Amino acid sequence: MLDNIKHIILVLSGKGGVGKSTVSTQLSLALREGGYKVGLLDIDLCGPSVPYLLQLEGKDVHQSEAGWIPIYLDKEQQLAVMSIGFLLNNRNSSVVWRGPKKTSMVKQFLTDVCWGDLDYLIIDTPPGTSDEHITVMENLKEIKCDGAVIVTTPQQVSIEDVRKEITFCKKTGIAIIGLVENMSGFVCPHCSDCTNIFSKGGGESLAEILKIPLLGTLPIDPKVGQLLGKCCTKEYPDSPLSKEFQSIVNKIVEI
Ligand SMILES: Nc1ncnc2c1ncn2[C@@H]1O[C@H](COP(=O)(O)OP(=O)(O)OP(=O)(O)O)[C@@H](O)[C@H]1O
Repeated sequence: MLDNIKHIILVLSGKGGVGKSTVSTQLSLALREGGYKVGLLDIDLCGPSVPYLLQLEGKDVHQSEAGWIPIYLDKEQQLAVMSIGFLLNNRNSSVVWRGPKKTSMVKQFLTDVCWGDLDYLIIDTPPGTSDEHITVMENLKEIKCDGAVIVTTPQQVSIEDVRKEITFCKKTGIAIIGLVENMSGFVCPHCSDCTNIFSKGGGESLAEILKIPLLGTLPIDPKVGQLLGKCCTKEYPDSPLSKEFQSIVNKIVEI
């Protein structure tokens, strides 16, 4: 039930732990702050962290005759969330969802959720490009998808990692919206100065080499781990992270 969704955006990464779910949730929250009606679909089978990041752990997903009813973050129902984590928690076992069962579950997530009218659906995907993920992503090309945002970090700003993602997108017919380099410097909690702990400019040169847009570079900010359901651009509008994040959101909205 993706018929009444204006824009569908995938969030991808070559590896886990680079901030893909953080970018997915913050993008969803920032779009909601911008007045859009948003859905966030978490199909990260390896570690669905969206329920935790939005403080929705333990919520029960209900099934109606029309399909699954997403969990709403707010009473205005501006942000709808569906995560494989809701089901894994309910069943208290990830083992039953291995292999083909997981794949068919993801297929159902793509077709059987009652999203209603949405301006944006953000899909937080599993990290990497393993066979299972390719199967999952191939199903996505059937839907009208705007493209993928690829999240990376300076440590792994290795051309090969992101190149694999790009090849993967091309293979599955998914356009690339651009690259987000996350954790690309440290913002001091006391003076808000940003120190480049790792190499600087990696994301920029990578985007140039691979001929994809660089959407922005997000610094490490200790406040990120405490956001849990709160939107960084609303909570800390003046922080370097929020300013950069807002600029990324603006670029995504413009496409
Ligand atoms: N810019 C940032 N500054 C500080 N901490 C961050 C930043 N981005 C992400 N983190 C933290 O890094 C950790 C990993 O982030 P996240 O869960 O979003 O990564 P992921 O790529 O989705 O990982 P996985 O694929 O394993 O779920 C989290 O604890 C998150 O709070």
